[in-house]
Amino acid sequence: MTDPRGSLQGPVDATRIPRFAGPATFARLPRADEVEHVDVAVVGVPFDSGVSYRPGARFGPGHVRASSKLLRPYNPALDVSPFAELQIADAGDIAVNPFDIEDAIKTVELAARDFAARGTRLLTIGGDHTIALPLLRAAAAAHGPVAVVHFDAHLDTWDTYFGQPYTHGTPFRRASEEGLLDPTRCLHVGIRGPLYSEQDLTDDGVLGFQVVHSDDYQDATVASVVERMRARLGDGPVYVSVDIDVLDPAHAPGTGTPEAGGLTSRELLGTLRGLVGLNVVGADIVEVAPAYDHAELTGVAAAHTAYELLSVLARNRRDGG
Ligand SMILES: N=C(N)NCCCC(=O)O
Ligand SMILES: [Zn+2]
Ligand SMILES: [Zn+2]
Repeated sequence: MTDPRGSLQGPVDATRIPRFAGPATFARLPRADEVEHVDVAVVGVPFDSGVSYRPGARFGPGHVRASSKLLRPYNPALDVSPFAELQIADAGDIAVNPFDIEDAIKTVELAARDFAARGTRLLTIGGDHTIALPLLRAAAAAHGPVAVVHFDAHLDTWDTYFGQPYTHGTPFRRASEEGLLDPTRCLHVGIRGPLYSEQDLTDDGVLGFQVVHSDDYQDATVASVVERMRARLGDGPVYVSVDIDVLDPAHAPGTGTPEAGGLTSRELLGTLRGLVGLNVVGADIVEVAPAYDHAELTGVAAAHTAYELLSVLARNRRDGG
C-alpha cells in the first residue's frame, strides 16, 4: 500500500528558494489547480461592501498571503506538520460583486457549496464579516445546523444597519434566524467595548450565543477558557469564525472597527489550539484591512491564526478525526 501522504505537495522549500521569492500563494503552497485533490483550500473573498466604518478588508486576502511567507512546516505547539498530513492548496479568490451585497453573498455560498461537493474543506480569508453568512449556509447545507465559535470584539448579531439586513454587523443574527446554527452550542470569544444598548446582549443570548468576554482572560487562564469552549461546542460539527479585531489593536491595528482591550495574539493562538479533536468543518479569518496595518502586524497575526487552524485540521486527520 502506498502512503497517501507520499503524494502530497507542500510549500516551496525555504532553504532552496528564498522566502521573498517564489509563489504568492498562502504559505507558498501549491495552487489548487496544480494538485489532484484538495483536502483543505485556503480561499480569499476580497469583499468589504458590508462595512459600517473603515473600508479596506477587500485587500485582506492578498495581505494575509504576503504575510504568510515565513511560516515553517512543523508546528511544535500541536506536534504536527499540517502540509504533510493534508493536501492544502491556495484556491485563489472568489470574484464577488462589490456593488451588490446579496449577489456577492450568493456567489460565496455557491462557491463554498462547490468546494464541499468536491470534498474540500475551506479556510476562507476575508473580506469583511458579512461573508460568514454564506459560508455558514454552505456549512449547514453539508452538515446540518452547526456550532459556531466566533472570535470577535463584536457580537455581530445586530439586526440591521440603515435598514439593511446584510452587513458585517449582522451575519450571526441572520444565520440564527435561518436555522443554520445549533443554538445550544454557539459561543463568542473576546467580546468587549461599547454596545448600542443592554438589549444587544439579551438578544444575543436568545439567538443562541454564550459569551467569553475579553476581560475573562484577565482572571482566567487560556486553559480554563478552552475548557469552557470545548464544553459548549460539544461533539457535533463546529464552524470557526475569527474576526481579527478580537485581538487588541496593539496586536492587530489593521482592521476596520478596532476596539481597545482585546486579546493578545498568544491568547488567541492558544485558544485555537484548544479546538483539537473537535469536528471543525470550516473556518474563516476576516476583517484584515491592510491600509491601517503597520509592519505586517495584523497580516502576520492572521497568517499564524490560519496556520493554527490548519494545524488543528491536520491533527484531527492524523488522530483519525
Ligand atoms: N464585524 C465587525 N468587525 N464589526 C461590526 C461592527 C458593527 C458596528 O459598527 O456597530
Ligand atoms: Zn469585529
Ligand atoms: Zn465581526
